[in-house]
Amino acid sequence: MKEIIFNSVIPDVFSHSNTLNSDVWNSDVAFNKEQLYLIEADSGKGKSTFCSYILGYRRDYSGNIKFDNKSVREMKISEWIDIRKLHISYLFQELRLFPELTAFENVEIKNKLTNFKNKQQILEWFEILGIGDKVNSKICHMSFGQQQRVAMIRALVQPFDFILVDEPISHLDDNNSKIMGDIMMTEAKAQGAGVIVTSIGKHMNLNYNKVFKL
Ligand SMILES: Nc1ncnc2c1ncn2[C@@H]1O[C@H](COP(=O)(O)OP(=O)(O)OP(=O)(O)O)[C@@H](O)[C@H]1O
Repeated sequence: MKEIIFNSVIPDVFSHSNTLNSDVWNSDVAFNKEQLYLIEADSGKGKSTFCSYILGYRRDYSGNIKFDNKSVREMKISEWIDIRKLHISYLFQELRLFPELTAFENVEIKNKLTNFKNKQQILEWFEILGIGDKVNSKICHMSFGQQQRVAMIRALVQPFDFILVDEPISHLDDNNSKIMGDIMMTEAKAQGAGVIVTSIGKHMNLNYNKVFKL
């Protein structure tokens, strides 16, 4: 997949809004591989909604979303499985980690789908992100900022053409935000992938190709 295209997409929840003043909603926008995008918006403007549409979790919108030339509305469940496993990685704002599994198990369960990374690489990321001592801790015993770092590692253990990260550093200090951004960009570059970061204000300090206001 080379391109994600939004054509005149309007979430149903905003369909009666007279104040929709957005670079994305009701516009024609293309996201390309190897490019880095920031989507900025105030709370409730639809950052998570935007991600849910791309991942196929929701389709309560008018307009069209296409992956290259294919409309996502035509896609079958088996195609969505492939998209999520091999083409688009996603870091959920609310993380959606398994609380009763350890940090490492949460990553491993994803990695086992494609065996994309080896254990050494995964453990190295835990160390670099300053949570090397938490590898065998249950997620429910970790702080939210520590969990965000686990969720980023989990998002990186799969092949992808695009990675979407929904407010990934909301609970991180500047140093850990930078480390997380570096790891993500190194992996995205290695895969030739496009990166879409959403932000409510505090955002990863990266060299964005394009900034959209939602
Ligand atoms: N599953 C859903 N179905 C229909 N509407 C939804 C759904 N989830 C959220 N909405 C609505 O869509 C709008 C945007 O919500 P969304 O969660 O995408 O915002 P957000 O920009 O991510 O906000 P925040 O930064 O506060 O998390 C809100 O008006 C919300 O009520």
